Amino acid sequence: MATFRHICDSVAVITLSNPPVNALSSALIQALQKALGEAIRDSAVEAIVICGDKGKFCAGADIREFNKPSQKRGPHLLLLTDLIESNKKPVVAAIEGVALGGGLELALGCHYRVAHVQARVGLPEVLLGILPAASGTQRLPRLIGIAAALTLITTGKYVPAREALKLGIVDKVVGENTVDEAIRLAKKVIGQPLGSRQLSTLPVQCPPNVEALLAEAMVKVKKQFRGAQSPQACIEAVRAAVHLPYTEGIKKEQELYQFLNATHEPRAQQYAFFAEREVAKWTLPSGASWKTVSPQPIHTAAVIGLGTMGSGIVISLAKAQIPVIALEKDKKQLNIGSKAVISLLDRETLKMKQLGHTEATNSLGPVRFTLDYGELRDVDIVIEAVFENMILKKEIFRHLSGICKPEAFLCTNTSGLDIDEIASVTDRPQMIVGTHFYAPAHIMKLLEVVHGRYTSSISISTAMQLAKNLGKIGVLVGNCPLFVGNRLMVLYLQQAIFLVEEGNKLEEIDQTLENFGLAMGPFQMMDLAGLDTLWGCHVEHGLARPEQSSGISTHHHSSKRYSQLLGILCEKSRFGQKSGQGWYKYEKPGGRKAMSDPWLHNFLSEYHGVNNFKTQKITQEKIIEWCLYVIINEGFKVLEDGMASGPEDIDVIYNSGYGWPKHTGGPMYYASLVGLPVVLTKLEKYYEANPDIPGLKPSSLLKNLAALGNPPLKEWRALLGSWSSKL
Ligand SMILES: CC/C=C\C=C\CC(=O)SCCNC(=O)CCNC(=O)[C@H](O)C(C)(C)COP(=O)(O)OP(=O)(O)OC[C@H]1O[C@@H](n2cnc3c(N)ncnc32)[C@H](O)[C@@H]1OP(=O)(O)O
Repeated sequence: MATFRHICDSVAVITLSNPPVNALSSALIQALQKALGEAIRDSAVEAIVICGDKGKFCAGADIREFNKPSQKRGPHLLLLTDLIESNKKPVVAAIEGVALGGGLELALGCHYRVAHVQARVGLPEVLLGILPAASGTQRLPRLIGIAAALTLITTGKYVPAREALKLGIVDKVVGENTVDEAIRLAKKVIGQPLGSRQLSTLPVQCPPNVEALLAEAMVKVKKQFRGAQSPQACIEAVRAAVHLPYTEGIKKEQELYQFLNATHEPRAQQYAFFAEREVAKWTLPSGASWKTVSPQPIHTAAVIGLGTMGSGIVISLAKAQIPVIALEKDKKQLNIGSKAVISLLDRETLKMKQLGHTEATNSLGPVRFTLDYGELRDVDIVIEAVFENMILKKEIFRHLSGICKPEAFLCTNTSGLDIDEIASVTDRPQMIVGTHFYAPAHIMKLLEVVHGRYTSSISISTAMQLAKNLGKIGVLVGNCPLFVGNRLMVLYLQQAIFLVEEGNKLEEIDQTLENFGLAMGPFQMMDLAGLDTLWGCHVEHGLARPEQSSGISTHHHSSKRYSQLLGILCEKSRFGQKSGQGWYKYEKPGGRKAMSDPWLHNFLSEYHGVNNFKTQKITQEKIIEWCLYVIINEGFKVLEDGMASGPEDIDVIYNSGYGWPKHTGGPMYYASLVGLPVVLTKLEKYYEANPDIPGLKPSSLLKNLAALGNPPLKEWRALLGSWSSKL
């Protein structure tokens, strides 16, 4: 791992080399510093090009080194960017692949930037709980203005080369030979004045409404990243660029970085970053793993059912350039479904065009619509996405067994039905996989890949690879009722409903959990998902009884507490957003803006009286414990049952599928932040007072770990050898 220097006429080429992504480890920075020094001192060298090995410029700081004490991290990149910028020889960055974080900051220190057309640049530090602290918050606004810099720095967005050119981040975009083009440019500018290319010396171009712009950005990030501090610190750093000279701005950038680094957020976000990559490295108890089992190629696919889920899955496949056959059961449904798919395809095409893809129409895979199962004969994979009904799904899979080629994988998009029961009616149970997509399926990143009892390792490998090809994060889970995500979620929603039964305001519960950082409170989430869907799910999984009793709720069954409220609201045609009324009211059916509903409040106070519920008003702190600790507790039970292979899987599921705030790492990481003994004590207390709520009964795994103190999450697995995956 080193940089090397190579003289090409009068130009020195310095190559960053630290596979796989040329991350700036301390060793690499040191080597870069040395090579730069040599090039600057060498009188034969008149210009310098910096590029990255193997078609990747640089993915930024080496995140694995973030926990190293700072004195052991070697020279700071900031000093290097100043050295590059202030030296008299022109320096050109040749950007292939990515220039992210410290990688882009390094390029901003250079006098010119040439990018390959497929390269992406960005400052994603905010997504790691920090800010660009090697001058990114000071140089970028000087280059592209306050508004664009604010967007990039506070979202962490990766910008494709053509957009980067329009913004002025790069000077030239080329289709090939990026390094050669950079060398040509370097030669051309030898001897030219560099003043206007030294970003730190330039004034920041401020629009007259700059304060309003900063205030608007603050409102936006407070909403988008609720409870997280790094986006706000990013804005403060950009504010410093507006008001202070460069060197003072840098001081402020450093101060804000130190402040963030002292919080738990960077560690939590960095854990979440690696957890996302860890879940791709699946292993089965048989020893088969991502390393040993190759996926089968998927050249063609079919999707059955073109409702909301099916349409989204078709788009996902088309975006991955996989030709799809989309099948519906009758003409009417096919007509509705194909219109929905075509309109989504048009929207995706437009988005791609806006991102600078000129061949956008060719970059989506073709979609063919049909009513004829016979057309599915030769596809490599079928994803069934009809509604949650076991009888219907079995009928479809029986049919597919007789039609599809023997090598075809058959997947069911279900949010919790038994995969083994579906597999049992087919001629190829080893090729049946659960693929639980999240709505909207063409946007949401998460895919739960469900391993049934008979599913082969090749089927798992293929489904996990498909997730990757679709740009999703596949997480392998076991075939338990509701799988992992929803198994935890139903208990959480039930806890929230119990609070309402006890006289607490649903708006306050939602607000408290949103302030904690969840993308949406539980009642808004229920309205979005559909109360009828949730009610069906509660009944099916024994969390409620199917029958109603005209508003009077019998709220115990087999000594377990349950709530009939969802069913009662459904009886009153309050299904959530789709009907315009649920826990909230909406401006119209399908409306999005949740408004408090006086009718519901009257109804709830009557319901409370008639049912004689105890009144228990609780504080915000207790709302968080009461609702979130059941998620954590059930997470431990999932691990005990071997339905997920590690806490990282649960955290990734929650971060990417349920709007859990990443700056707390995920529910299991959050438990370790709070302290396992604290979580356990609270659960014990709540369970003692509510022995009719099994979700509060502490898991044995939690008890075992808490008995060891608060061991770091990465040690849980080793500490509890007996806990073994049954995936
Ligand atoms: C030096 C101090 C001064 C300044 C400080 C600046 C702050 C920063 O720069 S923070 C880092 C900012 N950069 C990022 O956030 C980039 C994160 N990486 C990515 O977005 C992606 O990994 C990718 C570079 C776009 C590549 O994506 P893909 O091709 O899908 O591969 P992955 O599976 O994601 O990654 C492959 C492999 O590389 C590891 N990795 C990626 N980035 C880093 C990094 N910055 N540091 C260390 N390691 C990195 C990743 O974990 C994977 O490792 P495996 O072991 O193979 O799982």
